[in-house]
Amino acid sequence: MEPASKSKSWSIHTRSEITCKYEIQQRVGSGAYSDVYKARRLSDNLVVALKEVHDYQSGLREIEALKALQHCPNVVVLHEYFWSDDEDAVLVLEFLQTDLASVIRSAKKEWEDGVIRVPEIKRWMLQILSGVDACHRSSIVHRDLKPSNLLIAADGVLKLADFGQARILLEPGFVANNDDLLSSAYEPPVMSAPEKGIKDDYKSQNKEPLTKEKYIDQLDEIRGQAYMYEFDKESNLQDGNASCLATCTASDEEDFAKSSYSYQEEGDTPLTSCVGTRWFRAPELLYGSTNYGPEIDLWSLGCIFAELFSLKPLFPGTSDIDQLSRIFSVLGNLSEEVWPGCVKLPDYQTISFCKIDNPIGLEECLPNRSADEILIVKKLLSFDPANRATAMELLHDKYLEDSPLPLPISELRVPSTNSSQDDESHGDWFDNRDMESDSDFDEFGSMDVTNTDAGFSIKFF
Ligand SMILES: Nc1ncnc2c1ncn2[C@@H]1O[C@H](COP(=O)(O)OP(=O)(O)OP(=O)(O)O)[C@@H](O)[C@H]1O
Repeated sequence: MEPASKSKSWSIHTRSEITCKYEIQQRVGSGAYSDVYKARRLSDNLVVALKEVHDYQSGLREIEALKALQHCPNVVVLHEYFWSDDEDAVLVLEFLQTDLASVIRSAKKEWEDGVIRVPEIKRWMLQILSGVDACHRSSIVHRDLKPSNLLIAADGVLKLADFGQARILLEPGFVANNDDLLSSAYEPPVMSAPEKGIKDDYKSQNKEPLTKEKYIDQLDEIRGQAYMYEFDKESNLQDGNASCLATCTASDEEDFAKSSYSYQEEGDTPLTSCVGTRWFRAPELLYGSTNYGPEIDLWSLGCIFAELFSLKPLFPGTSDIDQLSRIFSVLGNLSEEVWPGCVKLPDYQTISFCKIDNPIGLEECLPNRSADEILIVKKLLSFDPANRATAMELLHDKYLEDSPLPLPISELRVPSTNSSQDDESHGDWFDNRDMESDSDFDEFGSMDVTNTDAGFSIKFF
């Protein structure tokens, strides 16, 4: 926990341990907890991003999660970090010029064809799935997946970023001690992840057409990496440290993301339901669950994939209640029929919604998309978290094996700016950043409040 009495320097510019190694250039972004600067490493002119994290827990989580994930080519590279008890954490990250939100925006507003083509969508999906699979196999739940947190390098390699809300799940009985968390010396990755993780025949120089055989080989390689991660997993957990107070019972290593989790609320860092940006937040979180697992990331993926298909956010809720209403109007009501046990969600009895007799359906929200495309979104947007497809299951999905094949990374269209530099999209994402408001009651229609044995019940019309 952050000692309240500790003083902090007012700016990264006054930190001599940083300025003696990096020339800090302009600020390129800021989030709920951070400011991000472009900088040049003086020793070799490498361009990097310096992320100054103003929140102690968030800095701790991000460093721990990134340290555990440096083997994955689809996770942002952490070159080094500066950490002390009385200063903000500063992470030295590879610099990534754009993000998936900008790809969506460019497709909508700038590209002549006005779409992200299917082979492009498939390549973005493969990269996202590979990153999410690595997280889940390393026992890490990202908890804030959204297009603007999927950063993209100039060469088209997509990287999961912003692990400030991530949790590392611990094995049962392991109790994390915050003092140990950052004690071990950090060995930065030897080479940058794109070179390490992507086979030569897959890289930009190669202009040979991608044959089905070659592509299936690549796919097998991505799937195979997941099994390699298993070797790292044990050390991650032990090293593991981790700020997480969750326990995980993995009954089946092969199906890690479907294992059952139980989260303990211990000390002063309980799990919170207020994670993730609202539009991508899973229903169990919106209903106040504090006992959730990696499946919350899979819901977010469903929303992201739907947005790749339609170029529009699927559930752009203006409040948490509105968020649930939108989900129900498309998928139908949440009931024991679709998720046995849902009545036990903390806020289930408190909030009730009108019965939706004819839900709109995903088909209507994703017009002109193929049955396989709609199915892939459906597999993720299951109310029952146990029924959501895992990242690894989707890497085996027929959709990714069928023609048209994914575009080679080098042929992806990559915008030159990111969503936070773009004024128009900034508005959308800005509305999304109020992490404090977990149960806002504004901006929705009429309601009826009745007293019940448990307190009160609110019905929305
Ligand atoms: N490695 C990077 N390279 C280039 N720009 C980056 C990098 N990391 C972050 N940024 C920029 O800084 C912005 C804020 O970073 P980030 O999302 O990690 O911070 P945050 O405080 O955790 O944000 P949020 O409020 O979305 O949770 C990003 O939207 C992006 O524009």
